[in-house]
Amino acid sequence: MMRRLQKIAVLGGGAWGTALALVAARAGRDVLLWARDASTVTAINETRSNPSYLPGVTFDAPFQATGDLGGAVSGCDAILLVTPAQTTREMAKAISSTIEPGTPVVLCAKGIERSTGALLADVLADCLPQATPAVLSGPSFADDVAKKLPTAVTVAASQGEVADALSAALASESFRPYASTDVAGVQIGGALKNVLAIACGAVVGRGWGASAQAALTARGFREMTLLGTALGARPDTLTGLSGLGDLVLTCSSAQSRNFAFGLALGRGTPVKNLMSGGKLAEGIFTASVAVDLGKRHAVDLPLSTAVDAVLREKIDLDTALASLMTRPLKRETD
Ligand SMILES: NC(=O)C1=CN([C@@H]2O[C@H](COP(=O)(O)OP(=O)(O)OC[C@H]3O[C@@H](n4cnc5c(N)ncnc54)[C@H](OP(=O)(O)O)[C@@H]3O)[C@@H](O)[C@H]2O)C=CC1
Ligand SMILES: O=C(CO)COP(=O)(O)O
Repeated sequence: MMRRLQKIAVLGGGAWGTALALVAARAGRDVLLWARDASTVTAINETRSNPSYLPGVTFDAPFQATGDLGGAVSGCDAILLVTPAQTTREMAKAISSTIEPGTPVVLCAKGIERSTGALLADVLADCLPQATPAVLSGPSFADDVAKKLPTAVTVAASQGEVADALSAALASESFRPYASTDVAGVQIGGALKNVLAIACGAVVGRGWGASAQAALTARGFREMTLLGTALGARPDTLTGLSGLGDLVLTCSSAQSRNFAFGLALGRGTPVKNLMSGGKLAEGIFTASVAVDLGKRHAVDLPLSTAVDAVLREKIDLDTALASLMTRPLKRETD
């Protein structure tokens, strides 16, 4: 049995980092959040809020913030890494000299490293081998979690007792983690649903109807299952919270930044306008790497390929739809 994880460092002062710091504080943990932005640190410490990322939310449980990364990590029992997926390698390197061997590092971003095609746990294994990698993913909007609305997620680590200890450290009456040992599966579900959420948003924005949205969600789940199992995911993980659960959430709600990105695209905003600034939509970065992984593993991913081609401005949405609808007919499960 692992000892209780009491001292939690949360790295990342955005919407999800702040919401997860609140989750851990509500569960009775001692929480220190690191943010690179000094005004975020000040706001959290002085106003118990993060108006830039969680406007209108006042914290109902206590935690502190700091701009000192080494100080946040030093002596902690577990780290929640909650910066964007593409920053995982630089963050892992930045804490490599401070982290105690064996400390669980929980990957909370949803993505795949674009430059290598590596899952984020493999990035950690590469540049932070002394850490114990874990993943937290599932249907959970930061705003809902921060407002204490009921949420369930999956927490995975290859050693079951680590997943159990992390779940126990974060659980409260409004936040229910389910433990898993399928680290790959939990990561893949969370990463791929963002690409499919962009597609669903575009379908809704273009006015193609609820039937198309449902078809896309179901066929998107098929893509997630085919690529996921090729990458080592267990099928029952993909039908769980971090796969189907998160896919359903983000493919149906404009509260999702990925869905909202697609919605704006479907309504006619040019890709280049959407790409310049705006809110983080991880699916933008995952689309191309998903397509590459599909090719590498001989898995056909028509929807992700269409999203990638639209984002690269190689085709427009109408052409993407036409090519998807006129593909050679096939058996549903082929
Ligand atoms: N928001 C949500 O509902 C959920 C988000 N997630 C995932 O969590 C991850 C983070 O998302 P979220 O918190 O919402 O994003 P936000 O855009 O709200 O915040 C991003 C945070 O990361 C910081 N940041 C960006 N780049 C770096 C860097 N190079 N080094 C250090 N810090 C950096 C930003 O700092 P600064 O303010 O200085 O720019 C900011 O504090 C994503 O992968 C997302 O998919 C998962 C579940 C739910
Ligand atoms: O992952 C999320 C909910 O589970 C958040 O989705 P977005 O990043 O699309 O807002």
